[in-house]
Amino acid sequence: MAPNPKIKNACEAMKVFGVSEAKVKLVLKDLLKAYDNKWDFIEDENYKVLVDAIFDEPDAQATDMKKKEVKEEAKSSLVMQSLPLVSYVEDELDEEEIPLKRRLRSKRGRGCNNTASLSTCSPISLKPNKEASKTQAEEEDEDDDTELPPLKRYSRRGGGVKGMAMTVYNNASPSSSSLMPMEPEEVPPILSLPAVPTQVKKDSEEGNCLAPMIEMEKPEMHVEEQDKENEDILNDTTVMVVPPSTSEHMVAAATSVELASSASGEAKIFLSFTPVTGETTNFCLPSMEDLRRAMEEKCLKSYKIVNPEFSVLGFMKDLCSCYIDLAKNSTNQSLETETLCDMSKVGDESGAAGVSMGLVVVPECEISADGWRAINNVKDITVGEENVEIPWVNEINEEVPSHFRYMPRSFVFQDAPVKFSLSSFSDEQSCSSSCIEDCLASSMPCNCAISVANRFAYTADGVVKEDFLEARISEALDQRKQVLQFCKECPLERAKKEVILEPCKGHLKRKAIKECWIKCGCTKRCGNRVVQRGIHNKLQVFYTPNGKGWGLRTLEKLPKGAFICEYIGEILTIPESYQRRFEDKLSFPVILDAHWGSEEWLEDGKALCLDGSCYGNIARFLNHRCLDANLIEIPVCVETPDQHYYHLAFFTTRDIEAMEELTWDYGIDFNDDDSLMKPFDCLCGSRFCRTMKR
Ligand SMILES: C[S@@+](CC[C@H](N)C(=O)[O-])C[C@H]1O[C@@H](n2cnc3c(N)ncnc32)[C@H](O)[C@@H]1O
Repeated sequence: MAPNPKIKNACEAMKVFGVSEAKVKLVLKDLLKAYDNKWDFIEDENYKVLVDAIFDEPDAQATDMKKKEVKEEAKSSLVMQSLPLVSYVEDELDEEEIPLKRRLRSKRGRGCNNTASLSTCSPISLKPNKEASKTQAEEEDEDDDTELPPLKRYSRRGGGVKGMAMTVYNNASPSSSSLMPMEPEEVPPILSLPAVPTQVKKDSEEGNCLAPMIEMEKPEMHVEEQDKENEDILNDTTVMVVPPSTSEHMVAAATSVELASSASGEAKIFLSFTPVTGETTNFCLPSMEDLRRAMEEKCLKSYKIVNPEFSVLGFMKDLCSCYIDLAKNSTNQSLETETLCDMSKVGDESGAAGVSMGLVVVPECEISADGWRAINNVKDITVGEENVEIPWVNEINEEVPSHFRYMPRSFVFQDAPVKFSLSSFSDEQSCSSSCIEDCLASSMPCNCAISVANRFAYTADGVVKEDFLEARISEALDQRKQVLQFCKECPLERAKKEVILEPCKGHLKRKAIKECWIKCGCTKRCGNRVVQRGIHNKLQVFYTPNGKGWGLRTLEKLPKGAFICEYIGEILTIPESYQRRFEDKLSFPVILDAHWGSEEWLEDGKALCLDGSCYGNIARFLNHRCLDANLIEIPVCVETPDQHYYHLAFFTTRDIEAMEELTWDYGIDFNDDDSLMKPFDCLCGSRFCRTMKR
């Protein structure tokens, strides 16, 4: 019998896929049966149905086998029914749902890469089978590991502790006497991970240790909700406090932390406290709001990037030490039997405090020595050189600040002839004879009161006087108010080493503030010493979300005229600075030209600038904003009356809100590609942006 041409054509068509005739015929047989011998359906779209049937077959078989395996496994597990693990649920799902669920599971694993990733990110049943939940946790961990190389696990806000409820108990006893290694059976759990409903436990029996207990509840978190939840750490956290029966307790210190897991599948952290012999104190329970703030202060704000040694145990230990500190220090807190406090309501009153909790994930293998140094300085980029700690944070990506050495004062790089000598100040230039403590409080203006028509530039509150500040701001904004001075031969033009020198472009004459100094009779607390007393506001280096790289912001409200910081860097001559430019080295030069053009001839050696790129302070993170910046730079003379070198101090041009980025107008000429400061594509966002005009 001649072969059926339709079968022959089908076999021919499948040949290109390497499918044997026998196989095609086998599948065709089933298809013809299924489609009632209607060849049209089979031939449609180049045998699409046939192709699907041939290639889906092994998958379908495998799925069936997998289903069978899973069912077998399920039967052998006593508690399987109560485990909402994806693999167990699959056999109840439509086939289309399975891949989706798998995706969800791996996504869930990815989202939980922080400290408590193993337990807190797993969907946990009421009474999980230990082995089964371990398997799932391991599985999720594996997912995790395939997504990320060995990590410094810097969690984004909320990370793995999202959606937990926390119950804090205190069973402190006045009879504490020694450090007790606690047996899991003897003390109530401190951290309990299974998702049991949170309940308040009453004071436990008398013990000889102080053991605040924290129980965490982990409701099942759906991946769809995770992003939203990542926005609000602890928002849905409820904290309950059961106070001890008496307020008299031994002073204690958290001394050991142990982790144990019980047969019921609960993980427990036990904290032990040692009493300080002979010392008693009024031990009052802190409110949960105070505790949360103290914890935030201690870790969430300061550990923006979690230290490689970070551990949940350490975290819990911190929590307990905060708890005890607060308890010891509070004398007037009421000891109500139960304080219920919704964490979502206590987060953000401090403005800055609540907003910035972002942590970043940095793959370990990509961190250089400089990166490590930066990470170590996450709590304080000033490495202890300033009065205040200035942390850095990156909520945008995995970058860490590039390496530089922090200096609280400028130093000569090499050639700049700057001398800080006592002899450089004459007696007439200091207030040695007349002043005693605070020159601002004196009825007669002293020798140093030369900043503004024989008056001091600062108010008693330490801000720049309104009239002086306004004059500086309007000079910067309004060209008609600017006095430009022109050099006969400008050091900037000379340094370009071009055959024909361009004429001087002019230098803005700037009025300086004169501060009292060591040679003066007043004290360091004198109101005419602001810049030299250094940074005192809460600031933060942060990664800007709009492409400008790192920036500096304030964590608190600032009044108009407040001193922020000065621009610190290497003191370079202009030729030295241009040399760096020619060599294409990173440099952030700021020219000290407030008095250029006032003398006949300015030597190259005396034309100076500050470069904060390699050695500098936090001012090196200040970004540029055209015209309406919230900071203005004002020259300040402190230890040298030599006009060629002065301090450049930044003051606020208006009241500034917490979390606002601090900016100043670099005065950069975006059209001059040869200028000392390399022009960049300005992203300042100001409606007066000079590059937009260009
Ligand atoms: C003194 S640094 C400021 C800190 C810098 N953003 C960083 O990440 O280290 C100056 C450099 O920051 C960048 N920058 C500052 N202001 C900018 C702006 N308005 N738009 C774009 N980039 C800016 C430019 O690359 C400039 O050379």
